[in-house]
Amino acid sequence: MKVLLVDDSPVDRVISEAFLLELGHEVILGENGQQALELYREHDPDIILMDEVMPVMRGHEAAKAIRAHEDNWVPIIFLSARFTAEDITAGIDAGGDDYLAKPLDQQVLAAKMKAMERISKMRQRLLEVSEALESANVELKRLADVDGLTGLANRRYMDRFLSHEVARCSRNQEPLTVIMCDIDEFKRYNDFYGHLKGDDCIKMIANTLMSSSKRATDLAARFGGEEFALILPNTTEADAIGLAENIRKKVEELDIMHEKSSVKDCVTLSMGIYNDVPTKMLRGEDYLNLADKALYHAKQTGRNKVVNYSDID
Ligand SMILES: Nc1nc2c(ncn2[C@@H]2O[C@H](COP(=O)(O)OP(=O)(O)OP(=O)(O)O)[C@@H](O)[C@H]2O)c(=O)[nH]1
Repeated sequence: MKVLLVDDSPVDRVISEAFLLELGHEVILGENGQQALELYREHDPDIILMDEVMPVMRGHEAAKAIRAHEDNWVPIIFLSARFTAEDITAGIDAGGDDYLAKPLDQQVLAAKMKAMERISKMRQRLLEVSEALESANVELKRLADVDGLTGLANRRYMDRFLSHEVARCSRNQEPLTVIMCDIDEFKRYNDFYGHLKGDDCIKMIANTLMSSSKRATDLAARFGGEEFALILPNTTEADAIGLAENIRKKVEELDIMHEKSSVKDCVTLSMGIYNDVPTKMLRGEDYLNLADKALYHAKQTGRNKVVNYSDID
């Protein structure tokens, strides 16, 4: 272990250092509490052996300062020629972990070092486990919001995002757009090419949606099955129509063969748009319903098209 040994007595320092070196430890030497603080920060030792009565700064004070400013726990053992029950209590209260009587007995020192090393290793293990748990929790939280097949936001996350954006755009009096998208005649695609090819197709469309909505504030989500939703805060109707039209073309250009489609010989997308500045009467659910109405209209009037709700007669 890397040991910080702090003692104002040169003789005691030499004796303790010799013992520690013989036990195979690396030793950093300090002469008072102030140096203990500086050397602790500089060398990050595994354990501190510190005399209590020292000039400049006493051992208890140094221990208190170390405990107050450092998150990282390191065992502190006080060295003292004479200690009472009160001394021990004060030392432990100051942040120390144990006492060793001076002159040091090498065998006792070796035993205490072993015990502290054991505790230190257990603590390290605990820290590693809690770090692993923390990152597993972050990953779980992320997975809870993501659709497994496409990597887009899932419905659960989208609902939360939408209600948050409705409130925000309402406060700022900004327009909010919802675009509902649905793959055309996808049942026929699945039936003809099989479910696995169907999944691949869904993934390709998802990638197109993700790469087309470029603003950091936009959200592309899998609404369910072969249906997707785009939530575009602070976006005008004209911009939303432009973006939807761009996505529709890009999907055509993917040129995913769909022999059974009545629309075209490749996979196509129908889209419905609803755009408005939210009011107290207009909730996230209303945006979804109205965009879905526009999507239904696109389906009814030939598919592979973008329909804006306000253009429906
Ligand atoms: N491969 C695959 N298929 C899915 C998934 N989710 C939904 N589907 C299929 O998508 C198809 C949707 O069919 P419909 O709702 O009838 O719509 P459609 O055939 O696309 O017809 P229109 O929407 O009217 O153009 C069904 O066959 C579902 O089984 C999925 O995760 N993977």
